[in-house]
Amino acid sequence: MMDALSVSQSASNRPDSAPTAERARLLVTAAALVDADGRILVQQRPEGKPMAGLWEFPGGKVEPGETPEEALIRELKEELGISTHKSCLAPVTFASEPLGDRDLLLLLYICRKWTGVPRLHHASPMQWVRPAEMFSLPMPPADLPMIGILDALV
Ligand SMILES: Nc1nc2c([nH]c(=O)n2[C@@H]2O[C@H](COP(=O)(O)OP(=O)(O)OP(=O)(O)O)[C@@H](O)[C@H]2O)c(=O)[nH]1
Repeated sequence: MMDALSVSQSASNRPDSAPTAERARLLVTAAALVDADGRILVQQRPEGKPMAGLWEFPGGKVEPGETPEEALIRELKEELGISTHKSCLAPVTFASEPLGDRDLLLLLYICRKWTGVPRLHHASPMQWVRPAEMFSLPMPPADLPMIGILDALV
């Protein structure tokens, strides 16, 4: 019987199989910050950036040499001025989605404990919303399957 591995090996060994172009991977970490009321912070992507106007979770790219948690702690500090710790970041889910000419891998953590009051350093709007309210917010395609998971969890 053929398992998944032998199927992919036999496909790539086919003499007529065309070489596939390498696509760069974009590793991004984001946080669902949950307040005492069960609401989650979302921020609007600023004008001039791809997907401007869509609402997303705070976070950003993992830089070389960083763990996803280190990157997320850094981004939360830089973007919102709040501090948290690895032990306060629980992995929730991930999304794998083409993004332009790259493949986005988005890791979502839930965080209920931080110090400081989240304030966006750039002028874009942010809001605290219940997970069910996110279903009617315009969000990036990668985020959409995450809403139901948060709705069941928070
Ligand atoms: N932070 C965050 N990024 C997301 C989410 N969903 C999603 O598709 N992304 C994508 O993941 C990438 C995050 O990288 P980033 O925040 O460092 O990059 P950026 O495009 O905002 O700006 P930059 O390249 O100028 O830093 C963006 O392409 C963004 O569109 C999300 O919920 N949160």
